[in-house]
Amino acid sequence: MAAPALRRRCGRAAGLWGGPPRAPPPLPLPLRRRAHEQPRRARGAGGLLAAQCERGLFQEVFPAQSAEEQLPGLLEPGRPPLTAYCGFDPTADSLHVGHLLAVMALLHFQRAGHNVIAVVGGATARLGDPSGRQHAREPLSAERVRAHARGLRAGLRRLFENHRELFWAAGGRRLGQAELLDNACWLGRQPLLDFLGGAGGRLRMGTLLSRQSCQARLRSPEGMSLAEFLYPALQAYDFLHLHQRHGCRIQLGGADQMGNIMSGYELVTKMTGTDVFGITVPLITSTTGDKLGKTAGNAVWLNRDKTSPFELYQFFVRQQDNIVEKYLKLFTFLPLEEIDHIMEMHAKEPEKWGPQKRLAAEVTKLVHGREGLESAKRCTKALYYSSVEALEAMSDQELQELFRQASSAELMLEPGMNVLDLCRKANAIPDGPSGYQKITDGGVSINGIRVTNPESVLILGQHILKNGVSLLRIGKKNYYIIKWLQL
Ligand SMILES: Nc1ncnc2c1ncn2[C@@H]1O[C@H](COP(=O)(O)OP(=O)(O)OP(=O)(O)O)[C@@H](O)[C@H]1O
Ligand SMILES: N[C@@H](Cc1ccc(O)cc1)C(=O)O
Repeated sequence: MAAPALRRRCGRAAGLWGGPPRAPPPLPLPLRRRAHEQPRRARGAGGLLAAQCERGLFQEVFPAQSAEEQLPGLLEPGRPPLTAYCGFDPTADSLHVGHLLAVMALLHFQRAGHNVIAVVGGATARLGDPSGRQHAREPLSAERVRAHARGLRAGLRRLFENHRELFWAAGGRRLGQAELLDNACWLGRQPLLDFLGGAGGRLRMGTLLSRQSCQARLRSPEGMSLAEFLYPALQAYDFLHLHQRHGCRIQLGGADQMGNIMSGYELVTKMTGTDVFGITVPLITSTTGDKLGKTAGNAVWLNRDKTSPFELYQFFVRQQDNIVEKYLKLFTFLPLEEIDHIMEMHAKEPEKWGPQKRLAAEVTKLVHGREGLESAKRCTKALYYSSVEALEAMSDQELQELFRQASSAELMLEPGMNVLDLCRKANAIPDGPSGYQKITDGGVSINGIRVTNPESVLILGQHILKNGVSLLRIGKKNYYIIKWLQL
C-alpha cells in the first residue's frame, strides 16, 4: 500500500487555488442508517440543487430521503459552505470530456461558495474500479500511475485556473476553495490490518456483493479479483478520510459511481454518525450509446497533446441539434435564459450553427484558455475556410496538431517545381493523365485559390506561404498540408 514518491506532497493542506488551510468543521449529527435506501432522481427546493437539477447536471441523490429533506436547505445561498469531492483515477495521463462533467459539478459547487476537492486516485488506480466494466483493467505499475497522476493533476489545475480567470465574475460573491489531493497520500500509508480491522469491519459483505457492478462481474466467465472486490471499500475509505480531515459531506461522481458512493455513505455514517450525501451526474455517451471514455476507446481528451484545441472545438461543433441544448446546459455556465435565446435564434437561422459554435467556444476556452480557443478558430479557418491569413499565422504546434487531421508531407522546393509536381510529390493525385486532368478540371486548390494549370510554377508568397507552408485541397474535403524544408 505504499506510494513513497507521492509522500512528499501529502502533508500539504493549503488550498491550491487560494485561501489558507481549512480546519475540518466538526459535524456531529445523530447516527442514521439509510444504506438500504435507493437513490432517487435529484429534485430540489431552491439554490444550487434546484439550479443544477434544472440544467440536468445533477441526476440522482443519495440517500434519497435525507438528501431531499436536508440538501436544499444546506445548499441554500447564505448558508455556511459545505465541502464536496469527486475522484478521478489516473488510468490515463489525461482527463477526457466524460470527466469534464464531474468537474463541472465541482465548479458549480465552487461558484455557489462551497469548497471542493478533486482527488486523483493514485492508490485506487492500482486496483482498478470494476464499476460498469465487463473486464478487469490492465494492471498499471506504480511508476505509470504516478506519471498519469501528474497529467491528471495538471489538467485539473488548468480547469480550475481557467474557470477562475475566465468564467468567474465575482460580483461580490465568494468563490469556494478548491483543493487537489491524491489518495495515495492516505491509502498508501494505511497499514492493511488497521484498514481491515477498522473500515473493513464496518462494511457489510452482503451489501458489497449485492451491488450491480459486483454481481455482473461475479457472473462473468472472468470473475472478479479480490483487489477489484475491495475497490469500493477503498473509495469508501476516501470519503471517510475526507470527511474526518476536511469536513467533506458530499461525494460527486458519474452515474456509474453510485454503488461506490453508497458504500462511502455507509462507512461514514457508521463511523461518525454524520449525515453525508452522494450526487451523480449523467453519463455522457457517444451516438451509439457507449459511455464516452477510455474503456470504450472513444475518449475526447482534454490534454492538448492527445486532442488539440481544434479537435475538441470540432467535437462540439459537430453535435446534432437534439444534443446541443443539453450540452449547453451541462458543459457551460451560460444562464438558462441565454441558452433559450440561443436556441430560438437557431430555429430561425439553423444554417449558422449558432448553438454548436457557442458550445464549442465555451468548452474550448474552459479547457484550453483564451489562447486555445483562438488556436481552434485559426485552425478551423485554415482548414475549413481556406483562410490564408489564418494559415500564415499558425504556430508550429498548431501545424503539428493540424497534421494529425489532414494528410501531410514535408517537401524540398526544387527550381521550376510546378503545381503538378507538388500534387504528385504529396501523393494527392493519381499518377498519369487522370491526375493531370483532376487539376485542369478545377478539382485542386492551393491556399484556398483554385489552380487549373498543372504547369504553373510555384511562387513564394502565393503558393507557398510566409511560414513555409502550403495548404493543398483536392476535391471538396481532402486536405494536404505541405511543410517546405530549407526554403
Ligand atoms: N462519459 C462520462 N460521463 C460522465 N461522467 C464520467 C464519464 N466518464 C467518466 N466519468 C466520471 O468521472 C469520474 C472519474 O472517472 P474515471 O477516471 O475513473 O474514469 P472511468 O469512469 O473509469 O471511465 P473510463 O476509464 O471508461 O474512461 C467518475 O465519477 C466517472 O463516473
Ligand atoms: N472510482 C472512480 C474514481 C474515484 C477514485 C477515488 C475516489 O475516492 C472517488 C472516485 C472511477 O473509477 O471513476
